[in-house]
Amino acid sequence: MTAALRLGVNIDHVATIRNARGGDHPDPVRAAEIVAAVGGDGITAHLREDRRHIRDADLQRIQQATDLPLNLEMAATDEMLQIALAHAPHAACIVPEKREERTTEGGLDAAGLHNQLAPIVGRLADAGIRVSLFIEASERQLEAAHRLRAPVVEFHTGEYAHAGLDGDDEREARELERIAAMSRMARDLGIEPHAGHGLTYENVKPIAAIPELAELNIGHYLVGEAVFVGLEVAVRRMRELMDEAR
Ligand SMILES: CC(=O)[C@@H](O)[C@H](O)COP(=O)(O)O
Ligand SMILES: NCC(=O)COP(=O)(O)O
Repeated sequence: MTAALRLGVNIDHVATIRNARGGDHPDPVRAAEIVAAVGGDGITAHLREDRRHIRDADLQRIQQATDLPLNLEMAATDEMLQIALAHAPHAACIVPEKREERTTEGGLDAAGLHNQLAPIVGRLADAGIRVSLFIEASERQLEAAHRLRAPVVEFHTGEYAHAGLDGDDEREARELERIAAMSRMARDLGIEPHAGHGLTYENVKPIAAIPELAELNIGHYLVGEAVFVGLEVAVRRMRELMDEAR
């Protein structure tokens, strides 16, 4: 089975640059509009508890500015649950969050946190929000996502990306196989698999070639490339590479 592969563009780091000077520029809403204009399939935004990039007010502005589905990345806290319920994004992706981390370092421990996650997943689902769990590609975590009745999982591709940056071909191949195997297992369980984190022009194709994957979420690299070539060109190039891999 080869599912169509959507590209969700994470615009967090447009807000990181904006926040560096405390003003309004560059506006992540303008980035969302450009993504919509060049045929991106969705917008991803991670409202961190410390609001280091995306802020509460950005969410409504993004939703008003484009018709693209918004995938809100959020920690499993009551504060974030209330925000998600108030904004009713298309999807909510529950991610692990550590205040001091530079970025999301690993997957959500869906297995260990079952009791904390179950009511949050239930409330989001009852509100018609598509729940996704940002997990490591492991059987244990996937089974836990299934028990939680999550319709979607997003596999954290950070280890795969790091292995490539380290030039460790064996580890990279192992990571890729793990993501491919868990994507097959997700489909068998009736869960839609997505993937993201640390994806670049260099490493996206083998991931995009996994036929079961339905969506990739890519942010930091695209915003970095946009500095040189513009966001429009960067998104189009990523889309081309993904299409070539299918
Ligand atoms: C959950 C994830 O992998 C990304 O959305 C990432 O969290 C972007 O935000 P940071 O770069 O602040 O981690
Ligand atoms: N969930 C992953 C994501 O949205 C983007 O991650 P990155 O490309 O910014 O590393």
